[in-house]
Amino acid sequence: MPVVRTLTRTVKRVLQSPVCGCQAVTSVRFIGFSPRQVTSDASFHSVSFSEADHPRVLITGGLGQLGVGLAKLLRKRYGNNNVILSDIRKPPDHVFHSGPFIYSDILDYKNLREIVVNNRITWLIHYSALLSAVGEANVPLARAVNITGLHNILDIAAEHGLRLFVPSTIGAFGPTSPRNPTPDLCIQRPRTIYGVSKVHAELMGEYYHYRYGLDFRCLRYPGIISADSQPGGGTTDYAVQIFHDAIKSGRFVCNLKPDTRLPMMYIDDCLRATVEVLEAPAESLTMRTYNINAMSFNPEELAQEVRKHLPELEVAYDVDAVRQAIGEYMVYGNRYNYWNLL
Ligand SMILES: NC(=O)C1=CN([C@@H]2O[C@H](COP(=O)(O)OP(=O)(O)OC[C@H]3O[C@@H](n4cnc5c(N)ncnc54)[C@H](O)[C@@H]3O)[C@@H](O)[C@H]2O)C=CC1
Ligand SMILES: CC(=O)[C@H](N)C(=O)O
Repeated sequence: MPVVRTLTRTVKRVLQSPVCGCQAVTSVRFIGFSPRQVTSDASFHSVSFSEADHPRVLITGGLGQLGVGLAKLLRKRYGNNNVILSDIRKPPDHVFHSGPFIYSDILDYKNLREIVVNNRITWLIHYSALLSAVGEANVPLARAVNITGLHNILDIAAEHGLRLFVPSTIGAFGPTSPRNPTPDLCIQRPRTIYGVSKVHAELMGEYYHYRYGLDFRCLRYPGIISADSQPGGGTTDYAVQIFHDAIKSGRFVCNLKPDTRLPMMYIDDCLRATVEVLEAPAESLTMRTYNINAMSFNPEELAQEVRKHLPELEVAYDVDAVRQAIGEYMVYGNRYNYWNLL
């Protein structure tokens, strides 16, 4: 199934969402989705689960940008009570009332084990992390959450025979990684604690797979664009913030240079890819970690696209040196041996 690739379509999809609330900009009937493009609500190919054989899913770090959307999608497929969101933060009302939520700190091994045992968890989706910019601002905490926390997750998953999904990132590449295209298997020498911790996760997951038979699955996500959930402190956050600022104030200050081209993906496509990889038969996986890709653009191009809908948008640049340095290497090229969804 195709991923919605173009910047134009992504901008329309974000601006159409109730949260961005820019309904007047483009009427739905002019969007022109092809029938092959599906939203996260659609029921796509692959396995269908009966009441008896559905997975019991736990999502860690579920209150971030991606977890709530993934829970919604999985609950439609496996039933509301079979998908438990967890985090260390207090959930907003609409999340708390939409399905099971539980407190879980991934640094607390015994608490994690209790949750997995008491809830008969079979699939674990590990979203807790400190992202690239906040990770660089607090390296000890990023090391604890992204590395020590991951060790807890791996041990619990191996001990209880869970299927484990851990996302990696374009931040797992570095200055010596080949570009255009960047293969799934290549040199990875990132220079951020976030990138290093994600390479560590990829390698540890693969090691546990071969050593203990752990069903470890991983996709390297690009920067994710969403309308109704806020990003948690990454380098690609600007591509979400621009929509909110454009609508609220008509003015956006970008913390990356106008020509910083980064790989991005619309959230529905990311979540669909995640479910497809989660549900894929084990024998169809030839590797444990795959790149996924949709489109690449820079701040200037995104601003131009948003201006087609909100012509008054003013964009200024106040470059953040740390984010800019991180962004320089979050790059991979198009269409090369990544998870075959397109
Ligand atoms: N959003 C994106 O653009 C991308 C995300 N990813 C990965 O996807 C996953 C989810 O990303 P987002 O939802 O954007 O992250 P986020 O930063 O929005 O959310 C992370 C969540 O982890 C939680 N957390 C922090 N410390 C914790 C602890 N000790 N125990 C339990 N939870 C804890 C936070 O409270 C937060 O809700 C992350 O692993 C991230 O690295 C990868 C590439 C791109
Ligand atoms: C691409 C990512 O992993 C994340 N959005 C970040 O910018 O840190």
